[in-house]
This record gives sequence, structure tokens and C-alpha cells, in this order.
Amino acid sequence: MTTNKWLIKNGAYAVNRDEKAVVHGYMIIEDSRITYIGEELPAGEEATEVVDGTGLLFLPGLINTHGHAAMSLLRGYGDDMVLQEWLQTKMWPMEAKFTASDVYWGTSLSVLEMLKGGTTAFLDMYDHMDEVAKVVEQSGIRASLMRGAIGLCSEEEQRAKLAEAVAFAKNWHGQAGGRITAMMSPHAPYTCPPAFIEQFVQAAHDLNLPLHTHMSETAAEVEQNVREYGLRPVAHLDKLGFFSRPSLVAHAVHLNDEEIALLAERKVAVSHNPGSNLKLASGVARVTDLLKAGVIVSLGTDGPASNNNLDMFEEMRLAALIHKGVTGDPTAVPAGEALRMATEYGAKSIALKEVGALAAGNKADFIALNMDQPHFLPKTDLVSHAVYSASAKDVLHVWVDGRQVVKNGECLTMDEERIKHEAQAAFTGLLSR
Ligand SMILES: CSC[C@H]1O[C@@H](n2cnc3c(O)ncnc32)[C@H](O)[C@@H]1O
Ligand SMILES: [Zn+2]
Repeated sequence: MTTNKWLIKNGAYAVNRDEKAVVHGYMIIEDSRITYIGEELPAGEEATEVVDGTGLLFLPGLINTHGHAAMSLLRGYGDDMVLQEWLQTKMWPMEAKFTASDVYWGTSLSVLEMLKGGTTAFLDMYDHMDEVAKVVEQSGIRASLMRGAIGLCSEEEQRAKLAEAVAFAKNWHGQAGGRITAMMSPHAPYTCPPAFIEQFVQAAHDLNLPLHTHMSETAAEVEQNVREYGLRPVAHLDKLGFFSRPSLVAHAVHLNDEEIALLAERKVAVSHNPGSNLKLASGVARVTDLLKAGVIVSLGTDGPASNNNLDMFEEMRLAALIHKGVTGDPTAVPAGEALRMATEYGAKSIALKEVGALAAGNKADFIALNMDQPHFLPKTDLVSHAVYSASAKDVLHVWVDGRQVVKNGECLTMDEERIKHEAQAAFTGLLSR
């Protein structure tokens, strides 16, 4: 029996189908699913909630496929450095002091920012993951979660990290009404010895879960991989069996033609993180070549300490702009493709079914932008406006799994004032420990 039925009238819906980018008219949501999108109102539809969609553009919820949410506590703490210096001198010393409570409040701050900015699903690789899962459960967002493991430690500590990752996946995969799914995640080839990576691959096989890792983010790490193992990271991970599982690699900035072909052959998805790659001066990923080769490329912010926000509109815009700039081809990553990267390809990257597109039968994860603003006029091409002109601040309403979680810009499921206070206090506490 349907208990929750929303009728949205007079809206514009970015269906992003080849024949039609936007449909004007009605959308119906019954419980957790979209049941109708079309120009005509089907007869006899009685809704429990009616929304006037006049002046609103409805998009699929944005999907952030790589990040470390609790790192919001370190936003602005270590700017203008390259990756290794940033990790070793700023992030890792502070993260070593993080308590479960720090992760809870840091993640809450990020989830609040993401929901208010139109992100309805995110990937998180971190420590104290039970706290992250609690925030996901309470806030109503959807997430793919994993205990990230750095293997630069004793074998005993490695065993403990792997056991934690396995226990977390067993406890939380499918929880929160199916909004939480799990992956297995060794941090990176340069922080995880080969045998440790192989143990994660085996665990992913045993649990039937996908794998995620950082890969080829900087030229220095590729050189280090060649020095230590005689192989570049793609061949190295392939040799360790990583790509025998459904897998998603973050960054993939430094790739040659053979590596792109291998990623396509192994059906490895790539999370492109343009903001973080620019800020850490890591380089620009070969996104147009990856897409041409048939690789699924989605978008991620990475952690809020290397971005420094979680605005997926900014990532879409960056993706649509920088690849034009570096290739000299103004048709590289057009607006419709950038939107697909942030939605449909994002869902594929983190193995979410029936999410990522506005279509009858899909899960009702969607957002509404207030288009009645100067920067959205004239009404030429609404998808172009969403990619080239919009930002997180334009998001008015957000639904996840058929539940409204943001209304008129306010998050209904999280206590914004408390979260802001606790996150600031957590940072102050970290400085004094
Ligand atoms: C083991 S938990 C995740 C770990 O990843 C670190 N991290 C954050 N951003 C990046 C990045 O861009 N490349 C590599 N590692 C990153 C974070 O500080 C955590 O320690
Ligand atoms: Zn990362």
C-alpha cells in the first residue's frame, strides 16, 4: 500500500535522454520511487503532498564518488601544498588525533553541506566508519562506505585494519533501508604493500563487494611504484587481482594509452576529482580519452581539506571547462555529459541500481534548483544553466529515497546550529591535544 505520494506540478525535469533533455509537466513519487514523469497529469492521481514546481528545475540527485567527509575538520588547515607534503606534514599528524566523536561531527558537517548542495549519495573512505554510518542513517542521505586502510604499519596492525574493514562491511552493507552499501578499500598502492592489497582483494571476493582505492594521482607516486615494484600502478594493481572485482579508482591523473585501454578492458570506473587535483597541483586527468575508450568516469570532490568545499556543481563545471582548455576542443565534456558524470555514471561507479536518472521506476533521489534568479535567464538551455551557471547555493529542495530532506534550503533531518558548533569545538579540541 502506498503511504507517501508526492505530486509535483508545473516543473521542468532534466531527464537527460538523447531525444529530450528536459520534460515540462508532472512528476509523481510513490513511497521511495518515481512512478511518473510526463507532460500530462494521469487521471485519478491523488497525492498526500503537492509541490508547485513553477520556476524549479528538477535534477537527479548528485553523486559524489570519492571523499573523506570527516576531513571537513581540517578544511583550510593545510593549503597550497603538493599531496605527499600535505598528507605527511598536515593531514596524517592531525588525523592520528581524531576520535570517534571528531569523525561523527566532521562527517555531520560534510553531510549537511552535501545535502543542502544537492548531493544525495556519496562515497566515503575513512576510519571510525561506524560513526559515518550513524550520520548516514540519521540524515537520510545515501552512501557507499568503507574503512580505508593504510598499510604502512606492522603486520599485526594490518590484520586489525583488515578485520575492521570486513566487520564494518558485514555490519552495515544494506542497512538504513538499503541506503548504505559497502566497499573494500586499501588506501593506495604507495601506502599498502602488495600482500596487504591482495588480502583486500580476497575479502572483496569473499564478501562479493566492489573495491576502491586512490590510484596514479601524482607523477611522483607513479615513479615510486616503478622504482619499488617495476610496474606502473595500473599494471601493479592488475597483477594483484584488483581489477578482477568491480572496481573504482580515484584520480587516475597520470595514465598512458596502454593503461587507459586496460582500464576500459577491465571495466574499471574512474572517479575524476578536478578540484582536488588542481588544488594539490597533481595534474589534469585524461578524461576525454577515458570517456572515448568507454571508461565510466564519475565525479568526486575528494575530502573537504583538499577542495575545499563539497559543491558537486563546481566539480561538474570544472570537468566541463578544464578538458576544453587542455584539449583545445570546445566540444570536450559538454553540459549533458558533465551532468551524466555527476549522476548516472556516479551511480554506476558505486554500484547503485535504479539511481542516477529521473525515470519512472527509479529511486526518488532528486533535487530542485530555484531557476528564478538572474544567472539563469534567459531560459535557453536549462541543462547548460545547471552545469555552467549553477552552484550548490541554488538548491532549494532535496529528496532521497522518496523522503524530503531539504526544504526551502533548510535541512529537515539534521540540526544545523548544533553541528556547526560541535564541528568548531572538535577542531579547537584537536589543536589542544
Ligand atoms: C585511510 S583513510 C583515507 C586517507 O586518505 C587520505 N587522503 C585524503 N585525500 C587524499 C588524496 O587526495 N590522496 C591520497 N590520500 C588522501 C586522508 O588524509 C586519510 O588519511
Ligand atoms: Zn581521497
